[in-house]
Amino acid sequence: MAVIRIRVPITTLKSPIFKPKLLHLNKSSLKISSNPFKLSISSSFRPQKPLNRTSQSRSDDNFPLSNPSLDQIKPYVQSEWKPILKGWLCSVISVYCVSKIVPKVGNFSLVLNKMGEKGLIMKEGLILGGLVLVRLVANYWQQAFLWEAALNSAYKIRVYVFERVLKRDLGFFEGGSGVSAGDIAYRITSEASDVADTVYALLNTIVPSALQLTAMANQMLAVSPVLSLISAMIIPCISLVIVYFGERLRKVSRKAQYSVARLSTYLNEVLPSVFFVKASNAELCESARFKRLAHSDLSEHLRKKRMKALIPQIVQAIAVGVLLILFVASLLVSKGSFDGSAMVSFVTSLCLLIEPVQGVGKAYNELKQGEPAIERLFALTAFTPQVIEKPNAVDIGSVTGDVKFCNVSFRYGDNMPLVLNKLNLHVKPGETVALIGPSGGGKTTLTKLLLRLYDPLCGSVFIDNNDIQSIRMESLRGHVGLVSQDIVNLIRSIHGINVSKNVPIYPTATQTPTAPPRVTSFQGFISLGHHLFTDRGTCGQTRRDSDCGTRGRKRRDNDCGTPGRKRQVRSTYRVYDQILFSGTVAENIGYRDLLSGIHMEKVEHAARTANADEFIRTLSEGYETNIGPRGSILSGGQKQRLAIARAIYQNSSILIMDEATSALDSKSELLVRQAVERLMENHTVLVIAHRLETIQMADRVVLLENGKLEEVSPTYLMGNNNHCGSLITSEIAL
Ligand SMILES: Nc1ncnc2c1ncn2[C@@H]1O[C@H](COP(=O)(O)OP(=O)(O)OP(=O)(O)O)[C@@H](O)[C@H]1O
Repeated sequence: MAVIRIRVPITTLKSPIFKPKLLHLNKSSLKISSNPFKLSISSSFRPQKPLNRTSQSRSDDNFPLSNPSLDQIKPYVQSEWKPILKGWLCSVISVYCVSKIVPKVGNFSLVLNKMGEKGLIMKEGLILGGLVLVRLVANYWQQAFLWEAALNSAYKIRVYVFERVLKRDLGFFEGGSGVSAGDIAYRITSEASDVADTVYALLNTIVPSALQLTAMANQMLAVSPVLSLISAMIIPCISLVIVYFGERLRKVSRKAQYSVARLSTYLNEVLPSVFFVKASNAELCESARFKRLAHSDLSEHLRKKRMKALIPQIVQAIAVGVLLILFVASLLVSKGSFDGSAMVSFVTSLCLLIEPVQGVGKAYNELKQGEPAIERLFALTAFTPQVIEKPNAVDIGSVTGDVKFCNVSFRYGDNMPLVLNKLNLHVKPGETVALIGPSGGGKTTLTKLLLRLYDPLCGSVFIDNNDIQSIRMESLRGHVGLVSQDIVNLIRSIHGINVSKNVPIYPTATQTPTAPPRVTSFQGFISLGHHLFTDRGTCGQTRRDSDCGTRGRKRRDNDCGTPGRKRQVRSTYRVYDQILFSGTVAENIGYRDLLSGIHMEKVEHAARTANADEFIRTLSEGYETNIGPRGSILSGGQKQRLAIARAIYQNSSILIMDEATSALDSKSELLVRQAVERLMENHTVLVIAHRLETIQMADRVVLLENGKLEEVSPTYLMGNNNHCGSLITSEIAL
């Protein structure tokens, strides 16, 4: 059977600026693969008017008229038509002035010879001075407007790309794409700046350079080699100016670099935490924070570019001034024997001709540098989501916290082994269930399915008897709170690499041959290395029964219905290392309400309940203290209490806790333990447990191994010949 694969990038379709009216496929975009049974059509949606006949046929012949990179940025550049138009108008004025200045400068010496006609000299001098001034001002505004257009385009592209990146599935951030968080950050910061340079260079070349080049070509007919020596005399003067303004430019540039660094730091922080951002429905909020930083970067860069535009104008003004002085001086010295007119005309024309020629060369270089940046940036926005919200998905109001996993199977890729295999689990409202199992056993995966960060291969997850696939994602994640361990640990644990000094409870999971886990370091932070991840295709929607094995088989484990036992030991402590962001204490606790407005009373109440209020009040600015990247100014125990306060503030009916592995001193442990106990009250809790005390705290304990769940008893845990035995040993050893 013939396979027809139609791949349609939605980059431009989703553009915030243009809504496509017509979709175009042209012959060149239709590629027939060497496999006769596979027809692959890769097409770009064209957001603008359809091409006219001529350009379309040229494009069909692979005529390099349309550049795919430029097509992608075109809508954003076109949306800046106002500053572009203003910039080009200024360039017309500038070139008009220059075409008048050059002959006037040449003729001025003749006028000066008529010493008796002071009025004429004055008039010609004023006209010339006026033209020069208008030219300088027009030139400055031309560049300022064009930079404004270029930087605004880059800003819009950045915001669009970032919003699209936040919408990508979790799998993309977990190494499935081969794109690390650092790479994403670099593309959105540095490479978007390259795009701005490219846009500016092109805008500045299309009209201004072309106009000036044409005008100056006419003025260069009379060239005198002798006068070249005189032009060399202005170099020291210009050098002094360049040194002075260069220093100022350096300061402005440094500020601009800092703003890029801030942006990059933010991205490096938020992208690895996207698990938590998604779980907290915080995409909009993060988008707003990003916009603020990106806008500050826009302002700093605009200042820098304006300064860069100003320097050449001042240099030119000095050059003209020095030449005039030289001209007058040589006239006085030679008493009329020197042809000053030729000198001035030559140098002026030369200076003004060099400029556009340089511009064309620079524009070409910028374009060549910018093309890969544009491609890489927009590559981030082209994807087909695997986890799709149904159009008829509903919001659920309050929930009791009844959670069921029914016959759930899951694997990360088509060629990968099942992580969960026909798994059943019923957590009753208010119950605490501890999940234990070997590293890589699938505990974290189970919680990802509950948050719908992935869809199961088959089977279903229910909350209060509602299939979570029929619930709007924002509503679902509003009811499921995540108290996760630190993201660096989380990423490592996903790959079965234990980083903790005290929790080698289970042997590291045997790695699958198709997915060799690897952790690489890139520019100072941990990212996932090349992790072979194959697309699950339509698995989330069209379930493959063959993968689910014996569908009618008797259910194991709890059969989605085993009643929970009464709560056990409460007098134990847990440690939870948390994901915190740069920002104030209040912003971190009220994270879920950052956009709609934080309720300070609720924040303080949550902090008091989590035993955090006391230490917060000792901070320099109390709840308004900035806690630094990842809460760097706080101790481990303070971070944990802050994160527990955040979970209390969120007040979700269902809590997922991923126990962290760091140890605390006994006083901190006591405070954290109390906070966790309060947090667990009246919540359905699914806790990924690494320690015996956590297990003792739970109503029930389930062992997840080889994709299967099995309920275990404390007696089983105390046994010597199983994994849990090593847990006890490990705890006692501590
Ligand atoms: N994004 C991913 N892509 C591919 N494989 C993955 C991904 N995330 C996890 N895995 C694999 O799935 C399996 C289960 O991982 P999971 O993180 O759920 O285990 P875990 O029980 O939580 O481990 P730990 O106790 O170490 O945190 C592991 O073999 C892991 O390598």
